[in-house]
Amino acid sequence: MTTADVHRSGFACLVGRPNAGKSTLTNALVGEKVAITSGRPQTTRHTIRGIVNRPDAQLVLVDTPGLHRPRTLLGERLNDLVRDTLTEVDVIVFCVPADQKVGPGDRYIASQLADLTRGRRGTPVVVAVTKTDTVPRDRVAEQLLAVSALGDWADVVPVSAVRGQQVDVLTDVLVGHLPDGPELYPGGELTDEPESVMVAELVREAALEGVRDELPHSLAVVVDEIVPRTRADGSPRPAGDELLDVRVDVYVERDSQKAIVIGRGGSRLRDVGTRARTGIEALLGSRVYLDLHVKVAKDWQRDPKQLRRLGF
Ligand SMILES: Nc1nc2c(ncn2[C@@H]2O[C@H](COP(=O)(O)OP(=O)(O)OP(=O)(O)O)[C@@H](O)[C@H]2O)c(=O)[nH]1
Repeated sequence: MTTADVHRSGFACLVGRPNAGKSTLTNALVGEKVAITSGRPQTTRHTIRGIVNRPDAQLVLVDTPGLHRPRTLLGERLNDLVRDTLTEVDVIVFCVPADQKVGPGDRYIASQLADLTRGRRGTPVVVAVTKTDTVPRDRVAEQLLAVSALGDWADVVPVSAVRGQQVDVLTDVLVGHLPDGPELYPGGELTDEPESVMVAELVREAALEGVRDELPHSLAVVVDEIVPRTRADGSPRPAGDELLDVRVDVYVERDSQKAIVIGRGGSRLRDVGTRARTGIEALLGSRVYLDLHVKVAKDWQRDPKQLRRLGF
């Protein structure tokens, strides 16, 4: 990795009405398909859509559950969702397409953002005028004026995600709003790994923390299941109160290693669970009940049958 004098890091979320170009812009900012492997997530409730890695900055793009979904966008929950988002991200990107007149949907979101940022230390809102390749330049200019009149924005940036025009400028502007800080996701790798693999990796990382020397390669993690918790009668829990049951088996080779992982009176395992859960909640975008079981599979590293069972 290249070193830079100052390193910044933080979170951004993209908002805007349906079809505004949020997903396409997310992909253009990140530059490839998204998902994380592991790391030390610093946020809860938000699913990570992508990570922009530069020598001088790491920008984590998060999703607010519901906010990107057309059906709930104008719903009652918007206020709460936006409020939560504002308290947890460093910068908000409000996407307004260049090829459609500013409409009631945009005005509604603008007023919500204004209400919620007013009088606070103020999460900055950057407006991205999207899809600039679809209209003539004078139309872009008009749209820039129209959106500027909608609110008190930190910046307004025209961008074409499809052509890759101005994407770097937007990245620079967003990075400019991040606080100084180290990489939130060390390595910042992106992968298409299924969620269960990433959950296993988060548990493995947490379980190894501080005891790597004692348990270097003797630890395997298998996700048994990830299921939504239901009410006693089997019906889904109410919106906003969802909970995922995540059951995970941690395999070690010897009883002595099991004792290390569990710790005195189970204290260490509780810490491992707490640490891993924070990351899993960020990854899955939901509250999680994490059920960890430590099991001994003798000499699993040397036994092909065991290895297969453990997913190697
Ligand atoms: N020409 C052009 N089309 C774009 C651009 N960005 C997005 N689009 C198109 O606009 C449409 C909507 O883009 P999305 O990125 O799915 O929009 P979204 O805001 O994520 O949509 P929702 O998921 O419905 O909220 C798609 O057909 C995209 O291909 C752009 O920069 N130029």
